[in-house]
Formats: sequence, structure tokens, C-alpha cells
Amino acid sequence: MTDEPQRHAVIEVSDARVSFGAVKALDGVTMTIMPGECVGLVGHNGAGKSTIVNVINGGLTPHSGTIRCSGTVAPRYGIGTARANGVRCVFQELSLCPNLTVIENTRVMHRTLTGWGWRRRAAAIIKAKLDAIFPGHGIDVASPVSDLSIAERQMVEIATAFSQVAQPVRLVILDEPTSSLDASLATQLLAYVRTFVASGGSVIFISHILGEILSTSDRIVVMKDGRVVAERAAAEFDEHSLVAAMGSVVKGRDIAKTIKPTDGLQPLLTAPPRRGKGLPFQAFSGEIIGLAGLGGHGQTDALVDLYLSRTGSWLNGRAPQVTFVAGDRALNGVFPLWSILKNLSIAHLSGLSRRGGMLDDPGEAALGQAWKERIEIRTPDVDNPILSLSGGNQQKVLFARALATPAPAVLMDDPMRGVDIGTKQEVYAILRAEAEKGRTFIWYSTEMDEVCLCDRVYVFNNGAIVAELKGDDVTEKNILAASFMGAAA
Ligand SMILES: Nc1ncnc2c1ncn2[C@@H]1O[C@H](COP(=O)(O)OP(=O)(O)OP(=O)(O)O)[C@@H](O)[C@H]1O
Repeated sequence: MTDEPQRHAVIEVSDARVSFGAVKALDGVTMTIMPGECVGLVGHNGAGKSTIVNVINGGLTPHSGTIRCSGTVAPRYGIGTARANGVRCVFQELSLCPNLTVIENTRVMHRTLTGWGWRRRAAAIIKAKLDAIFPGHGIDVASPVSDLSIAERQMVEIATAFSQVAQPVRLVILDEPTSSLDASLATQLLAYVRTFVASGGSVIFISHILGEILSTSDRIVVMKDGRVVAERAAAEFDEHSLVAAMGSVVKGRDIAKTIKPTDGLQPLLTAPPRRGKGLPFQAFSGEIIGLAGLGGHGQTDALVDLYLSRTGSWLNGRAPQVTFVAGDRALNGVFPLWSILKNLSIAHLSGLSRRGGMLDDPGEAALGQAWKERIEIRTPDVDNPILSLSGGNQQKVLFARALATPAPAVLMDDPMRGVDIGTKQEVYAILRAEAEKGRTFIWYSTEMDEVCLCDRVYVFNNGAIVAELKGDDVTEKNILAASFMGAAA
């Protein structure tokens, strides 16, 4: 006999099954989370990760299966039971109320923050947690959430989930928490996750950035088509074996960059130095241009200004000059009440309205089918509602929407957010092939690997372009040097 107390799992889900119509989102999933461990959860878009997370969070009751909390079966497990057991979730689609301040949102999440002086207490709690996770964050907790960037909103959500008010926080589920964070913020978060786990807390960490999963998790669970297909200690995986377990193959990332001679050529897009500082912007036909630098330093504003400078005229005619993949899917991307097909074809209606102004229905259906196959939008039918898709698959639709237009310039605001590694590789190949045909891509990405795929990179700092890197000079080291020093690398 041993004196050691028996360690119960924080949560134990056994044989959970969930179906949405004909789609088996969970097809008998068993998952156990022990105290003091970080479990990495990976899988292709639509594999069932968010669904199992919703079951553990109590937001979704499985059609069959059991859930145990600390070793005891919870027959009517729901959001209340989950919270009472210290389960918190940071969702992929951010859930803050935009018209309320950060302090008020903290109160919404923590209902026990009531009575005299709740504002002061809520402000202290959220500020302390932001300081602990993201030192130097610069977020004013009295600001309305609508004034915050998407990265700042993600930081607030994360800090709220880790904040302890009434019950202890035992399990935090992070569903793609770094998708809007730049590399330095992501590093801060991952370091905090390790501290939390070392103090006995548990984390379920979902990400498509496999390096993060490998470096932060103790154990990795791989899902495919609603099932767990592999589960091992993180140390037993490397990137290749992880991708293979997900059912994809790692393709070479080093797609040859092209430095095209531009002397004497007319640029396709130009912009003067931003705020009268730094370097001007130029884009030539057939280039893939990256916008880099720490998040929130003016890259999205630059894209929006470029877009508006080419779309302000009512007399644009049928051929758009630029198209845009919006960064905040829920806010600016998806039409939530429309089908997948209507969401995809909306930017290309001019090309699909040949019959006396009427929509060419067969043409639209063919367009939807072609893109569904080309980037594997996982749905039985493109006439299904867009919200029936997993987050990554919604993102693929937004990407297809832009590429389906004939616009010679495509502006992309972190377009691969939440897209799985297999699809990303397909998309990189599509970008390169389209660029070779003369299309220009202006690509803001929070992922360094993606920025390094670009032919030319503009590094932003404090709203201005502070460096331009070309070809082989586009390296992580040079980009970071320029981002932090604000001077040409
Ligand atoms: N409300 C819903 N209605 C219909 N189908 C749904 C709904 N929610 C999820 N699904 C389907 O269930 C499956 C699993 O989706 P889930 O969101 O769990 O995937 P995921 O692994 O989280 O994907 P991603 O990496 O893109 O976030 C998908 O095929 C999805 O289309």
C-alpha cells in the first residue's frame, strides 16, 4: 500500500458521440486530463477539436458518453458544473461584449464580482492577470472592448479565463489562443502556460502551429474525423510524425523566392510614407509582399488604406482592382445567415451575372464546387449555412472568396488564422502559382514562417515602415531586429 493520495483526473470524457445531421463531429472520443499537465490537441480543420472542447466546457451535451469530474460521474454536466469544477475556456471566436469595457467584461465572466466596489476589484483582478501573462501589454482596462485590436481582445479573453475570483481555476482550455498574437506575445503566453501547469493547473491547448504544441505540451492528442487517432507524450512526436498522424504530409517550405527586376516598371500599388515617416510602399505585378513587425503596429491599417484607395469609385465597373481577406472573421468576414456558397461567391457577382444582370446559378454552383475541392472545404453541401463549418473551414471560404475574383492585387490580413497545416501548404502553392501568373499578394501574417515565404517584406514599427527586406534577407533574425529596433536591418 502507498500513502500517496489517489490522483483523480480533472475531467474524464468517455466514448463521447456528437452528430450534426449526417456529420459525426465526435465518433466515440475518450479523453482524460490530469492535474498539472498541458495536453496539446491537434487535427485537421473539422476534426472535432472545438466540439470536444464544447463538451468539456459544458456548452454541448454529447448524444452519448459519460463525463467524470475528479473521479465522479456528472450525470447532468453543463456549463454550471464545468465552472464549478474550475473549467474555463477561451474560444476560437472571441466572445467579449464589444460595447462594454474590459472591466465590465470581467464582471460578465465572473458573476460573483458583485457588491460595493466591484469595479475596482474587477479592474485589479484583470490588470494583475494581464500583467502576469503579457508584461508590458499596454491595455487600458477602462477602455471599451470595441477600441481594442483583435490581439488585445484575445489577450483580455485569455487573462479573464486564468483569473481566479470565486472557485480555483483547474483547467483552462485554449482554442487557438495565439492565432491573433504576434510571436513575442505568443512566447509570453506559452511561458505562462508552463508556469500555470507547474503550479498544478491543467491546460488543453489547441493550435495549428505545431512548433507551439510540441514545445508547450506534456502530452499530445491527435484527432481525425471525429476520433482520437494518436495519443503520446509530446517528447515522442516531432513535426513530421505529428503531421503524419493528422493524415497530411510535410511538404518542403522553401518555395523559391523570386526577386523580379522592377527598374523602369510601373508599380501596381503605391502608398506614401505612413504618417509622413519611414519608407514608402510599392508593389509590382507578380510579387508576394509580406507585412511584418510586432502585431498592431499599423499593418492592418496599411492594408485597409490600400484597399480604400482602389475601391472608392462607384465607376469601378466589373473588374475589381483589389480584393481583401479580412482579419477578424466574425466581425468583417462572414455573413452569418448566408450559405457557404453565397459567402464564397459574393465578391465575384459581377463575373457571375452574365444573363442580363441575373445571377448565373450553374456558374455559381460550379465555382463553389471547384473551390470546395481545391482547398478541401469540409462540408457535405456548399448550400449549408456558413456557421455549420468549423472555424478553419470558414476561414478557407473567405480565402476562396478573394481568390475567386479576377482582382490583380489580393490584400490579406492574417488570412491563415486557424487553417490546418495541410491546407496551408496547398494555399502557399496556390499563392506562388498565381503570383507567377502576375497576381500580386500583400500579406500580413502573425506567423514568422509565413512572412519568410514572401519575396519582399516591409517591417512596420509604430505605424510606419521602418525596413524593407528582399529575397534571402527575409529571415526571422532580420525581421525581429527591424521590428524591435525600428531601424533598417
Ligand atoms: N453547429 C454545427 N452545425 C453543423 N455542423 C457542425 C456544427 N458545429 C460543428 N459542425 C461540424 O462538426 C465537425 C467538427 O467541427 P469542429 O468545429 O469541432 O472542428 P475543429 O477540429 O475544431 O476544426 P477547426 O480546426 O477548423 O477549428 C465539422 O465537420 C463541422 O462542420
